[in-house]
Amino acid sequence: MELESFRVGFTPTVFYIPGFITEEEQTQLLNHIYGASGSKWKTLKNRRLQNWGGMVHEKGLVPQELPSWLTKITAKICESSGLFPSAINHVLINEYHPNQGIMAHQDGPAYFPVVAILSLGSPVVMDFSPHLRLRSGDGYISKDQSPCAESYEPERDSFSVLMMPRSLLIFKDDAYSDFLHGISDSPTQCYNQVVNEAEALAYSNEEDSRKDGDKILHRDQTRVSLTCRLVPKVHKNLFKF
Ligand SMILES: O=C(O)CCC(=O)C(=O)O
Ligand SMILES: [Fe+2]
Repeated sequence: MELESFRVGFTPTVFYIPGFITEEEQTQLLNHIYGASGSKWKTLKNRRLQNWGGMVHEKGLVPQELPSWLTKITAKICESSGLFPSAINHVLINEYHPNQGIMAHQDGPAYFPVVAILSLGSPVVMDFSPHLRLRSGDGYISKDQSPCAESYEPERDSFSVLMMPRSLLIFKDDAYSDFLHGISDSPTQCYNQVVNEAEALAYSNEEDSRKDGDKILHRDQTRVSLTCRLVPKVHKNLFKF
């Protein structure tokens, strides 16, 4: 797979791969996810999640072996992207109902700065906005406070990506460290401005639903995502932290 051909947007570090898995693989993954023990789910205020691969601490991972139904997919992601220096060892599975989302955030420092998100179920829009510390014009001058370092304008530099079921979104480097990412908790989302409209819609039977000229996405199903990452530091023994 030539990753370069899947680059989207203006930040050079976002890749969108439509149809990364088949319908059948999607069904199998959902069966495994919903077949997992009920105690595997952790319920948060605005979504549910399953944590696979062990506990992530600031200083590293206390590992737990990934099940083979997950390593099958993480190995495919590693191989086809060529972006991970060693095997993906952590997968977070998030479940969102149509009125649920995830607050704008940055992924923690324990992870290698490449994220691969596999989407299942309902389509959704993910929004990226420059990190506050890098914004110009509101007191946050620039990266490391250095006068010549890069700064971002939220209006100009924010962007969104439409994530269709079975797609893989990869972001790294600048998009990982200089931007926050999040999903609104609205059951309808506007996708006028997404950076990958052509790529996403080519693979979907999403009807073109418009309101006042806006292209509207109706999240009418549950969405499940697999956030696949590498925690480089692995602690075999919790007490050796
Ligand atoms: O569900 C998603 O697509 C995003 C999840 C995410 O950002 C995270 O788990 O850190
Ligand atoms: Fe995240």
